[in-house]
Formats: sequence, structure tokens, C-alpha cells
Amino acid sequence: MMRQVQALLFDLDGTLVDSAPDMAVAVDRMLVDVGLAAAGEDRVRGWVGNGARRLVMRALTGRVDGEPPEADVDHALALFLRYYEERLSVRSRLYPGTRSGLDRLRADGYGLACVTNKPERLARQLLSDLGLDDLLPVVVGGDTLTVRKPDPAPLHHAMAALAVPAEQTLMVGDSRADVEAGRNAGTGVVCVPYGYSQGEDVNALAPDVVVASIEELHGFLRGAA
Ligand SMILES: O=C(O)COP(=O)(O)O
Ligand SMILES: [Mg+2]
Repeated sequence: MMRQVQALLFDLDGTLVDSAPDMAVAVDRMLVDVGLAAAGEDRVRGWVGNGARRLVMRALTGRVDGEPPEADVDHALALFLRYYEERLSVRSRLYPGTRSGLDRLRADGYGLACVTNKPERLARQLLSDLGLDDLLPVVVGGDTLTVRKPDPAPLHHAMAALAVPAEQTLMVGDSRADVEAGRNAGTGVVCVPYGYSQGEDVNALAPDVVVASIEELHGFLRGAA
């Protein structure tokens, strides 16, 4: 798997950034507005990973596979996005080892990109607020193309921007959508165990390797080089 890695594609929420605290505030404000009970941060953590629309669908139904009426989703999504944008990076934090790991990976010359299911505009703003925009200038969001992870197209888009083929790229993520997107695109797949994986153990998703942090990923690639 570690054949000549030249580029790394990073998931954002749950991999680089613990963004659930701010997302939970926005979800709860939305839920109260539409007459439902606030869900709280722990439940919201279990709903993040497949884009803002899916997050809202889960919040409205309390179910990971919930399918509320389209008009309800449209209304709630607009509220969620407005509230989330107002407080995008108040409590969101980089996971330990993210900054140092990305710095070292860049110093070693790897191509780095962010491939997230978050709306691109919010992803760019969050990366900028947390000081990662220089390290990750290539950002593909959930609405950059017409499809999102687990579709391989966002990964292909990022790899084209980095000019690195899939055989020399690793997708680094925290959930099933990332693992499947990597497999579909033909990249290697790395998981972190601390993110949002809708209650699934990332080991059960059979990534090529699980690393405890982005800094550990750097050490792992050094060792494999
Ligand atoms: O916003 C989401 O649903 C998840 O975003 P992610 O792909 O960065 O985990
Ligand atoms: Mg994620």
C-alpha cells in the first residue's frame, strides 16, 4: 500500500478538526426553531459525515437513515447553514497532532488536499479560521461537484489538481464514506479512530492502516519510505 506515496487527501470533520461542538449548536438552534427538542453534542457527533443535508435529515428524524419530507429538509437546512456560518469556529479545534503532522508532511514534499463533504465555502472558511488554509490550498467540498464521497469523483478532482495518480495517493479519513471513496478511486486508505463514524469501528471498515494522529501518519510514512 505504501508504494511511493506522493499525495494525501484529508477528510475535514472528524479527521483534522473536531467540529461537532459548533455543528451541534447550529443543529440545536435549528431543531428548536422547527419545534423539536435539542439533540445535544453527543448525538450530533453520530450524524456528521455525509454532508449538511444528510446531517439535517438525521437531526429531524433522530435516525441515521431518516427520510423526512423534502420541504422540511429544505427549510431546516437553510436554518442550519445560517446558524452554523455564524459560529463556524468558536469551539472547533484541531485534533492533537494535526498541525505538526501537516507541517512535517508538507516539509517532506507531499501534495496535500482536503476532500470533505462539508459545503466548500464553509470548509475553506473553517480551514482559514484554524490556520490551515496555506497548508491545504486544494479543497474539494460536498457541493464542489454534483456528487460527494463515497463517489470517487471528488478525490479524482483533487488528484488532478495535485497532478498525482491514485496509485501514489492516500485518502485519510474517519468514516465509511472516506474508506469507500478511496477504494472507489483506487487510492490507499488510512483511518483515524477518533472521529465521527456513525457508531462504526473504523477497524471494521478495513482501511490499509489506522493511525492515532496525523503526526503518527507522518512517522508511519517515514518508516515505510
Ligand atoms: O460535513 C460533513 O458531513 C462531513 O464532512 P467530512 O467529509 O469532512 O467528514
Ligand atoms: Mg469526516
